[in-house]
Amino acid sequence: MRIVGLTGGIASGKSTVSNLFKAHDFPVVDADLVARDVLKKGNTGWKKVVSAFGDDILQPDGEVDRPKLGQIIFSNPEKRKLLNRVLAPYIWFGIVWEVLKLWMEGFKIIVVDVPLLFEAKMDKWTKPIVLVWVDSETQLQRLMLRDSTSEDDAQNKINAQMSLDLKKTKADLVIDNTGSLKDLREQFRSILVIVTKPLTWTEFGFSRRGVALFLLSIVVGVLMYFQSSLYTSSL
Ligand SMILES: CC(C)(COP(=O)(O)OP(=O)(O)OC[C@H]1O[C@@H](n2cnc3c(N)ncnc32)[C@H](O)[C@@H]1O)[C@@H](O)C(=O)NCCC(=O)NCCS
Ligand SMILES: Nc1ncnc2c1ncn2[C@@H]1O[C@H](COP(=O)(O)OP(=O)(O)OP(=O)(O)O)[C@@H](O)[C@H]1O
Repeated sequence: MRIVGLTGGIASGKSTVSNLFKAHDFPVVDADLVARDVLKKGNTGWKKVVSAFGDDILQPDGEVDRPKLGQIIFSNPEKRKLLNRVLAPYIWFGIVWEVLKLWMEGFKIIVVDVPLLFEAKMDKWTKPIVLVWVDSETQLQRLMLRDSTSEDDAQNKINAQMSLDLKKTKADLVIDNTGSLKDLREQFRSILVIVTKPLTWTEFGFSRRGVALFLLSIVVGVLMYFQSSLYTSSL
């Protein structure tokens, strides 16, 4: 099995690239969706966050007021670390669970879209790592436009993440999304060629078929062993 890591910075274009993967029938695990689920009213992540941040972060219906929690964590590094510490194990487990389900369905190539792939040290589980890079001015403008936020709020969110230039040095493949969507689609085509290369032996070994073959060969080996010992004892 090949787990392709898709990462980038806030509003760098990960969802846009993830939609291109989906359009080519790749299964995509979206860490933001997993994190949303973890934070739903009544779930363990929700309980932990409420006990760490208090009832003030809740809406009248009991759900987390996401923009309010966002305001708190993006302007205060200590609170952000606290939220990350509280939620990280549940998000990690949620991603692994989603990958496992897709593995059981027999998918050989799975894309995981994780904005904080490097920050959360999940990069060691994915290969290759595709980074959606964008220059800082374009990133700021796109974030302000998409979320209708002030420059200060947008910059706080950008500053809360590892810089895209540093991420660039750690990634295997880089998509420069500073240009048009047409440019992006062209780069995506070259990425697709690399991502869909035949599986290495190790990747095959971890695929559902690889594991099934391994188990089958053990069963056959054991049967042959017993058959040959029965044969020699009957002589
Ligand atoms: C703070 C929350 C409630 C704000 O919710 P909101 O709906 O406004 O934003 P959304 O979830 O769509 O996130 C948008 C983007 O913010 C960035 N982001 C989210 N959390 C963090 C964080 N802890 N540190 C840095 N950047 C973050 C990511 O790039 C993400 O794609 C939410 O982002 C959250 O629960 N964050 C903690 C969980 C987390 O770490 N998520 C990232 C998954 S790896
Ligand atoms: N090449 C492009 N040209 C113009 N606009 C773009 C381009 N790529 C993405 N966008 C726009 O920029 C915004 C951010 O893109 P997108 O939502 O894909 O980023 P993201 O990395 O998934 O963000 P987040 O981290 O918040 O989930 C969106 O409004 C999207 O439509």
